[in-house]
Amino acid sequence: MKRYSPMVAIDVATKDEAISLFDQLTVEPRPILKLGMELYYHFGPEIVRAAQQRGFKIFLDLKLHDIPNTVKRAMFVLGQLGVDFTTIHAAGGSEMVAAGAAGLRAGAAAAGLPAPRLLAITQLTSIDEAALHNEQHVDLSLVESVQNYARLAEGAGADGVVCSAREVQAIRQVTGPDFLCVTPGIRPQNAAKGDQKRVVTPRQARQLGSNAIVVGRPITQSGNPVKAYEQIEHDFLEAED
Ligand SMILES: O=c1ccn([C@@H]2O[C@H](COP(=O)(O)O)[C@@H](O)[C@H]2O)c(=O)[nH]1
Repeated sequence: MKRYSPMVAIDVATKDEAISLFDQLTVEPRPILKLGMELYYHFGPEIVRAAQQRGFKIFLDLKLHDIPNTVKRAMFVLGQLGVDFTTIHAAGGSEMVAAGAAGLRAGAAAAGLPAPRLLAITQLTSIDEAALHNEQHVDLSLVESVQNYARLAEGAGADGVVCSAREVQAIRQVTGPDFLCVTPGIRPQNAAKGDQKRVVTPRQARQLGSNAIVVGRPITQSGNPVKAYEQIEHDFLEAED
């Protein structure tokens, strides 16, 4: 099974903070850097290039969710950035995910680049059963809802999903062997959960079969981001069970 280096979510407000983290995280194996809405809305492709120039693979996590035509056109633009992963909301429906996948691949082809992997958000890891039932009024259990979105996403041409590691085994029952499960909601033992609800440790994520973990605050807000990253990387990729 394909397993990637941890993906570090660089959720910071300023370019200086971002560049400082990029420069600190030039370790081996290299993390994949996850750049999200906060940095991209401020700095656009410039911040992507700054990370790429330092040799990082990029997960551009913008979670597109709109009508199919709008998503297709936006994904065409993202496909030209040379990023390695990007995201779309499965809740937008199969037609939207298929349009996004087509736009992304066409954009990459137009730029002569390999197509980024398209990951569909299932249920955000900040959602628990209570929110699913009481706010979204979904009658399925959380794991059934995630399975449903994974099936939809694969059928519409996504390369994988974003989910909690708690749902990976259920997703594997309904998707093909190469379908990726990328899992945020990662917290080392005793770390603060913050707004995350469906959390696991890096070691549990490996045991549950995640292809990649996404970790933000436990690394970026630690006193020593490199040490925090290396411990998490060891626990996810190397530690004995
Ligand atoms: O369901 C989801 C989808 C995306 N995320 C993103 O992952 C990181 C997690 O950061 P932490 O600081 O480790 O909580 C963040 O950028 C989210 O936007 C997610 O958490 N859950």
